[in-house]
Amino acid sequence: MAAAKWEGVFPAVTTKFKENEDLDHAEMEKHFNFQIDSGVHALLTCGSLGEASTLSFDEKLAVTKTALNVAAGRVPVLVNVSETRTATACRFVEKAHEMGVQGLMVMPSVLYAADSREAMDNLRVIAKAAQLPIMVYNNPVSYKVDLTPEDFKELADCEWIVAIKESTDNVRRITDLRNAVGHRYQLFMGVDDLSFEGLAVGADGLLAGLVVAFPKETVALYKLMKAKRWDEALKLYQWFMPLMHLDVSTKLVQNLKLVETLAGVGNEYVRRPRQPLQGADRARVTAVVQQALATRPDVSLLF
Ligand SMILES: N[C@@H](CC=O)C(=O)O
Repeated sequence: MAAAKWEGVFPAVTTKFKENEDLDHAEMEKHFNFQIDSGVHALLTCGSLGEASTLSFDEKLAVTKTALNVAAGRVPVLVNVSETRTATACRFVEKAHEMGVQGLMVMPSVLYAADSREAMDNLRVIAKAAQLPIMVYNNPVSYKVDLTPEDFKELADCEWIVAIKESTDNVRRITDLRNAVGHRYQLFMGVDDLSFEGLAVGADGLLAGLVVAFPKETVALYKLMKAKRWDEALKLYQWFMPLMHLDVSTKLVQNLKLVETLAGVGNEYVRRPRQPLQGADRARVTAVVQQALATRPDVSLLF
C-alpha cells in the first residue's frame, strides 16, 4: 500500500560535481544535510535541477544512495524518473526500490511528447514495476505532455500514484484538480514564483528550486501559509519573488548554482554542454542575489 501523505517543502536538490565533472559525493552530503537541518520535509534527487539529463543510470542511483545515507530516515528520499523508454524506467525504479527510496517523481519521456493515453499507460506500467508511492510531474510547458484533471480522475484507481507536482504555470489548475478529484492526490506547486498562490488555493506543499539556496525561508513561507498568517507570508514572498523568477528559465541550473554559490551553500560546477553564466546574465543574477542577501529577513524570528 502507498505511504503516508506527503506534504511540506521538497527541494529538488542540485547534483554536485567536481571541476572535472565527476560526481562530488562529499559536497552532496553537505548539501543534503544542510537541507534537512533547515527543516525541509523530503529530498528529491535527480530532477531537472539535479541535471538528470547528464547523469547515467548508475550515477542517478549513486546520487540517490548518498541522499539515503545522509537522510537516514529523517526525511523521505524521492528520486526523479526521467528515462526516455518505459522499460528502462521500470528497470530504474526496481533498482531504486531495492536501494530503499521512499518514493518517486515521474516525468514523461522528455524526448517524445506522448498523448494522454500513452502518458497514463507509461505511469501505470512504471507504478506496477516500482510498487512505490509516485508523484506525477505535470509540466506541459517544458515537456509538452499535459495530464488534465480528467486524466487524473482516470488514474485514481492506481493506488501508487499519490501526488501531483503541478507545473502547468496556471494556478487555476490546483482548484480544477480539487474540484475533479477532491483530495485523492496530494498537490504540490511546482513553479517557484507561484508558491504563495498555489498554497493559498490549497496545495499541500512545494516541490521547488530556490529552496536549494534558501531552505529556511521556503519552509517559513510554507508554515506561514499553513498557519494562515497571510500578511507575513506575503511580505516574505515579496522578498523572495525576484529570486524565485530565476527558477523559471532555460538557465535554471546555472542560475540556481550561482545563487547557491553567492549564498555560500554550493558551487557552480555543472556538466557540459551547460556552462556557468557569463556577462550580462551573470551580472543580472548576481544583482538579484546581492539585493536579496542585503535585505534577507530573519525568519527564525517568525516562530
Ligand atoms: N522542476 C525542477 C524543480 C524546480 O525547479 C526539478 O524537477 O528539478
